[in-house]
Amino acid sequence: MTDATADYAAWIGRREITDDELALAPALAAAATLDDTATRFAKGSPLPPLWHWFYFLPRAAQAQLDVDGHPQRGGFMPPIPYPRRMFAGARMRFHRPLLIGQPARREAVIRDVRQKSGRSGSLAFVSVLCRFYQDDVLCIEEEQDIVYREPGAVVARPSVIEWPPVEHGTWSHIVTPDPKLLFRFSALTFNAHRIHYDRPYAVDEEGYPGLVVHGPLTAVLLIELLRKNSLRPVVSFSFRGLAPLFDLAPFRIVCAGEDGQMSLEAQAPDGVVAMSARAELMPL
Ligand SMILES: C/C(=C\C(=O)SCCNC(=O)CCNC(=O)[C@H](O)C(C)(C)COP(=O)(O)OP(=O)(O)OC[C@H]1O[C@@H](n2cnc3c(N)ncnc32)[C@H](O)[C@@H]1OP(=O)(O)O)C(=O)O
Repeated sequence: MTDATADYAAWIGRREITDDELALAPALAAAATLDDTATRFAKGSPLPPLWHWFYFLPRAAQAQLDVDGHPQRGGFMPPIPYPRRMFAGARMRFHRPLLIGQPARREAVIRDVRQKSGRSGSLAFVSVLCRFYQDDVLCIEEEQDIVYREPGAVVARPSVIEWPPVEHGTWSHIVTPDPKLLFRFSALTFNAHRIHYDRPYAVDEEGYPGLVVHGPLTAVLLIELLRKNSLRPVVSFSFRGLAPLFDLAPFRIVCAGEDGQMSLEAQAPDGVVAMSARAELMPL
């Protein structure tokens, strides 16, 4: 296995600062996309957890986009040669909610670039630490894992099973990841990655059986399930994408736990756990 990360030590510590005004419009668009018709968002309202992903959007010019739709590597992200980019997971702590209608800052730094060998082939993980500030106060700390993969085997279309009934006390919801939802999420996050909206590209170039559900969308849906069922603020949240989800069939999200320690999952149509997550709620 050649080490695709060997030459990227110089990228570790590379920083990117993005300022944003946290306008009301993206929060209203996110609420519409997530079918939240109950919350009345206004200037000064706290942003729900993970909704900071709808701000601080990428600003690469069109001419700087690569064939996959992401900004060309070699700027902030290292020029890893593996072509298949995926969002692998993240860990975060929420110290204080960001408020709509007020300026805020995102400071991102490349923490690590690491080569691994997985069942799917060679993998290069880039971890990016993001800190979010408002009024110079640290509000959110987040570490994201972005993975780059070699071209591998074509991914088979998942079979569809009947999920077992959820246990008493478990919150659950069936999600239909149709192209309308995927398109709106790509638009909310200004993410031009073609695997999420360009079916011929996703299938013929990247070997997926359909459009790929954004990892951040699945994570947002998981934490929204929690927000709809509990008034307790989330203190920390972590998730790992274990298998891709596609727009080919509904998937199920579930959340259960006690004493404020919650376990969450996205279950693929074939029953495989596609995303596993944990959340810690503020003590009562
Ligand atoms: C936005 C956006 C892009 C997207 O949203 S893409 C769609 C969302 N993401 C996914 O669907 C990813 C789903 N996960 C996978 O497909 C596989 O887990 C993955 C990442 C291809 C790895 O599978 P493998 O079977 O090849 O890996 P192994 O299980 O054998 O593990 C090998 C080592 O890698 C570590 N590892 C595996 N998965 C993760 C993960 N999610 N996060 C962090 N680390 C991971 C694993 O621990 C092994 O490490 P060792 O140290 O034990 O060797 C956009 O582009 O912006």
